[in-house]
Amino acid sequence: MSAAPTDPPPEDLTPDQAAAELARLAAEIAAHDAAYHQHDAPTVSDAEYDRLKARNAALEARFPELIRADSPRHKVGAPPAAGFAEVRHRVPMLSLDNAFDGADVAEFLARIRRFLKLDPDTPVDILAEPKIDGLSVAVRYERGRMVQAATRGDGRTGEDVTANLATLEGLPERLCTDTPPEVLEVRGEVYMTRDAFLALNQRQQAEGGRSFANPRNAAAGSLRQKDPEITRARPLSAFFYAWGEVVGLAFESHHQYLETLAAYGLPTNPLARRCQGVEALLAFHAELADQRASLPYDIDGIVYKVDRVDWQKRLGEVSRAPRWAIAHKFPAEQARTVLRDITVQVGRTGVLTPVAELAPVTVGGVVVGRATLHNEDYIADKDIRVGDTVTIQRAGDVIPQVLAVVPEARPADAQPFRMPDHCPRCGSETVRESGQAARRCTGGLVCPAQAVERLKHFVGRQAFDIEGLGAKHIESFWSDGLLASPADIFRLDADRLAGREGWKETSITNLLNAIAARRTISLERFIHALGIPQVGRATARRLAESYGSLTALRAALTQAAEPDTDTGARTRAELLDIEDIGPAVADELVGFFHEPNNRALLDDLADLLTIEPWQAPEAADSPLAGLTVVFTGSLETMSRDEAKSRAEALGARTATGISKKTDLVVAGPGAGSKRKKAEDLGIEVIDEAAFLARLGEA
Ligand SMILES: NC(=O)c1ccc[n+]([C@@H]2O[C@H](COP(=O)([O-])OP(=O)(O)OC[C@H]3O[C@@H](n4cnc5c(N)ncnc54)[C@H](O)[C@@H]3O)[C@@H](O)[C@H]2O)c1
Ligand SMILES: [Zn+2]
Repeated sequence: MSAAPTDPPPEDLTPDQAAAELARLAAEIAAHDAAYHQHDAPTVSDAEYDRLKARNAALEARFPELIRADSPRHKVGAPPAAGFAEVRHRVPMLSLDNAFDGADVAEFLARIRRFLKLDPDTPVDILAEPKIDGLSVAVRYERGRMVQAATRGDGRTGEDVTANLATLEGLPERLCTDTPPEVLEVRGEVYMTRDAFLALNQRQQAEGGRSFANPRNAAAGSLRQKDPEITRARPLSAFFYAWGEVVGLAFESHHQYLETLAAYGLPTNPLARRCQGVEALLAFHAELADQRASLPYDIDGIVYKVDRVDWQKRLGEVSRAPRWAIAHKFPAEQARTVLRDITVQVGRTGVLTPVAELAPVTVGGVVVGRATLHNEDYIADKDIRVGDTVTIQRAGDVIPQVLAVVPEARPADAQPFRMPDHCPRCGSETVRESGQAARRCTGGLVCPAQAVERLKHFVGRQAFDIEGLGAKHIESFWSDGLLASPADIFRLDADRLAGREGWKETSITNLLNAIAARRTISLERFIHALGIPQVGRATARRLAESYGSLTALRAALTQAAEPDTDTGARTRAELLDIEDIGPAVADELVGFFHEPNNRALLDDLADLLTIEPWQAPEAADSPLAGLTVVFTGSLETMSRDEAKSRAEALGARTATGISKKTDLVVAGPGAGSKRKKAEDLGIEVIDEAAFLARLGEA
């Protein structure tokens, strides 16, 4: 694996620099592991992830004394996610070392011969199997009956997915044999075929659900469901190729084991082949690389395994991978084509992503017409221009990306690309915060790309808190044109809602009443409801407290938009004086209130609503004034949000964690470690009834 062009060679680093980079890599790789293995939602491509791992390995090779206890080299996967019962693997489930070229494969074979001290005439059978891009599972059969299934987890402890896997088609509940072994834990890979993946994504999109980046994530996300019924509805498949605990079954070679599994009725991969010598392995690798695009499922390489089981045992394992096997990955597939245009997509959070519109080209058997360009810095760094001939890469699974420009092929009139300063979806201004690569549309509340997310936030519990207007209703109202902006919520009437599926007269009346009840709203909630990035409940409260009314807030932020004037500079300084408001938050606020689309909406809302000016809590004579209060455990008579806001209304501050600054803890049933910590620190702990009594005193 090549290092990124910007990585200095390890030899050039001082030990301090190397230690700092190793620490950063450990944290970054652990975060990617969690995203990938626990949440089935990677945030970087596998190629990028592999590059980080390779960089880590290169640094560790140069500075072995700096290898960290939490080094990624020791780790397999990620621990089980919350919500699953845990299964302890009696035989650990390992990962595999990687080979990237013929030299790596030759070295793998040579190492085996050296380790086993084989003389040159002794043949070494290697079983080569496609490396299925899915997730590993262990399925335990006792006396021929399936009793348990688990994911790999961190290799020692996995997640119990017995009920989920029981629904997998083609997985026998009983092994097809009259003489089943006492215990047989078969291991293999659960995957989703490409067709099933495409169909699932289409269905998910139609239903407004989450779509998956690739079949691997779809398989993992589908298997690791808390509700087995959901798994049942997802078409999963499996191939088995390994074993864990085995009692009462003997086999001498890997291929013999696979034959036994097939005879038992377990799915095994028909493409596995026994080979000898590096040439045969590389030929098989090349053959499958050609077939790869036409296989019904994704593979990301070939796994080579020593066939003889006694040799496997002698070879054993090193930290996280066996010595007797290696994964020979396929290179990412690349092609050249012409960049016809750069379009800009707006995501649900308002982030603008430039997209390369390409002259369609086949990459590894798949026609690619678009590729991501990530963000404007990426385009500028590589100086990518419309009309250029570019190299693109498809790493099997992720969205193709533009890697580089072919400079000799640039047309004379090619112009550098500029990100639009207005949103292509709604025309609002776009801004880029200092220190961030992403540019965002500031028209949050009026931008169709963001509308649904923002509307959901707007009616949410911490904002307008409109009961009966849930996420599903928002989506369906929005797609039917009933709601385009938050102001439309207050224009809904019985006529427009009548006749909608699932809406009886009473539910319409209830919804309209709930909306009417919110026509008067506190300034603090109103600001929070606007969903301005980085402006949460606490910041909204501080703004309300500092400016008092919406009119005053708008006036200040309009002035702060002109920092070159005296008044502008002063108002900006005042804004920055408010606790928790730094330059980035100030930019967000100014950008939001500056955007004409947002201003029109605010005018609209001000007409429809009564926005109550800030009322200072009558702090002095309240028993909670000035105290920092933490709620823990469950409350019976009110929600935690309500308890917090009532405490705050009486001049208290609320916090989530216990510290020396905490004055009072309200603990309900189920309060665990926080209660203990509070008691240890000698902080007053009261129950809900006592809390209510204090509210009553106010
Ligand atoms: N994009 C990300 O953020 C991210 C994060 C973590 C991991 N990853 C990717 O996941 C992989 C690393 O994870 P890993 O530890 O599972 O290693 P791995 O996928 O490289 O190899 C080990 C796994 O291969 C699987 N496998 C498939 N077919 C097999 C066969 N025939 N025989 C044996 N094993 C077979 C098994 O599940 C085994 O656990 C890399 O490809 C990495 O790029 C990506
Ligand atoms: Zn927009």
